[in-house]
Amino acid sequence: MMLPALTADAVIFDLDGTLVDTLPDIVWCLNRVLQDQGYQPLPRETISAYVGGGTGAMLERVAARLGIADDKALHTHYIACYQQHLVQFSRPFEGVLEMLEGCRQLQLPMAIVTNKAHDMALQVAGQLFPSNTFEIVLGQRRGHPLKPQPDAALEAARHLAVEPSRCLFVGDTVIDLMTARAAGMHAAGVTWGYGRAYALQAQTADLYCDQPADLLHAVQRANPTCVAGAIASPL
Ligand SMILES: O=C(O)COP(=O)(O)O
Repeated sequence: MMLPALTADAVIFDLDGTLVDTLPDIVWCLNRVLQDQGYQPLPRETISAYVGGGTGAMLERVAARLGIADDKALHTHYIACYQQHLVQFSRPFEGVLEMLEGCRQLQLPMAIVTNKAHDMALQVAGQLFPSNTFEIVLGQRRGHPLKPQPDAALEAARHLAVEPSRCLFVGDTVIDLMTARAAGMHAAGVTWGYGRAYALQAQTADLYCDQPADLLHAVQRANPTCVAGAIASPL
């Protein structure tokens, strides 16, 4: 299938489920803490559906599911564990590093906007991607609204000095597509992450990608004169 060309002067990526498969570390820590507190571990698929709205939202849903009335201890112990195991198993999804390198060769400035805690997002990105890949990484910060509010996406666009309407926002969940729309940006939904494809498709996106190369080909086609020799030619 020929994907549409996407004219974008900058690309803003979600982190968990889009660039990095963080689920193995999230599942490992959450289930370890649950078991320490006397609860049954949760299946990976259940936890996967809780990622994307930030750690607080995930733990609220876990507590509701397991009937934990006071989730303070769960929160404290989970954060303590996850801080120590941020990139124990987490790795970029297959093809992501090549896609980022392709975008870099197209001279597209890139940013990350995630609902992960800001310091954790910086650490994950810093450890898994070459330095200077992203102009800015914005995670959850006190006093700043989370996605799907557009504030962080708009802040990233300002930092990149690109009009929101010329930015492409790429994410794996409905929250990301709603963020793109609220920020007035192009939206690309990726189906290799934690969002359900049918839910993504119920949202308005300019593009749906089944693999990172799809995204690169779409932006390459919109910038044909910039395509460097090292990048695979578009489909
Ligand atoms: O929910 C999280 O912790 C992270 O979410 P995001 O990287 O998909 O925004």
